[in-house]
Amino acid sequence: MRSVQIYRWHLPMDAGVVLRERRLKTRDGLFVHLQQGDRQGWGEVSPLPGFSRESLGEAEAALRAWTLAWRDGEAPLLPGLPAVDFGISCALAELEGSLPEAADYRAAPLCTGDPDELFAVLAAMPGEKVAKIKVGLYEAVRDGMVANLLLEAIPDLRLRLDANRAWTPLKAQQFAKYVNPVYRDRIAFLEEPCKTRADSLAFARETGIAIAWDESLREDDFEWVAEPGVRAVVIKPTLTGSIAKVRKQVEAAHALGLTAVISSSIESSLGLTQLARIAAQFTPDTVPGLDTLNLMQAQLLRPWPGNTLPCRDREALEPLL
Ligand SMILES: O=C(O)CCC(=O)C1=CC=C[C@@H](O)[C@@H]1C(=O)O
Ligand SMILES: [Mg+2]
Repeated sequence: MRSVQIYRWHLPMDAGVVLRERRLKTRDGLFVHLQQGDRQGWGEVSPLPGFSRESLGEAEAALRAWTLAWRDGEAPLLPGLPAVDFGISCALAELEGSLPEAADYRAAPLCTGDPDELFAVLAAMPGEKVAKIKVGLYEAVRDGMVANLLLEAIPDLRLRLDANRAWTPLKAQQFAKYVNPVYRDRIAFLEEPCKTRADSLAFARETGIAIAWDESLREDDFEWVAEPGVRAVVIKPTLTGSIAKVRKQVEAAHALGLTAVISSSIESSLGLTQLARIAAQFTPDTVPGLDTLNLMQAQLLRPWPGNTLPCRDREALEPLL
């Protein structure tokens, strides 16, 4: 006997979360719940506006069709929309017991503004110190000075930087100019410095600062080849697809000697804790990029260990079936 439900939810965001120049006031998404006998599984389907190819409406229609077919005993194919495939594959993996409970709850602290705050967080951080800073939002020179200052002040710090393709080659050079060459190797990677891949590769070559692909990974013409200066890929499962597809990408990255970082697409705590489990399973040696929960004002269904935001339960969700 199979039973199913789809829930809709809306979470208020912290004031001031801006994505691709759009203010994100609420994070809206869906959960799917699958039950078979005494086994059950949950999955999150929350396309990220401005990043996902599919809208929430398209995701909901595809999720409904798949879920009802599954309830009726079929083995429907995944719909092929990344956020939907991701959520369904998580629910199925929980149901089948193939998503281990063990999770990697380390998260590289994400700093979008004041470096003083990051300073305090890093001072209190045990073990490997790795943090991620958004760059490209202000002057490139300022970004370079902040990176340099942090690397100088905290000798065991490794930085991940993310420019989201904000820089022209000139701006990228202005950034690099302010980072002391002896610290450059402690920039674990700089995600997508320039608008084109060719410019980003040239930047890595010219500055010795390693880069990582994030957006590029999801472009149709992306190829898995080793390129000088590329050190990592950032894999966002909600934008990628099923757990099986995520696993293939991790394997492709590792085969090229690249670091694979499982990263958030600003999922709720349910999706984020599942990403922490996926990271523990596929990338146990790499701190995942999952420090986005505090951009929200509440958690849903499953709390992230140690997080103090209130956790809303099933009653806060709107059943759609
Ligand atoms: O990768 C991380 O450490 C956190 C996730 C993160 O930085 C992002 C998630 C989703 C959208 C973006 O604003 C941003 C990114 O650009 O990678
Ligand atoms: Mg990025």
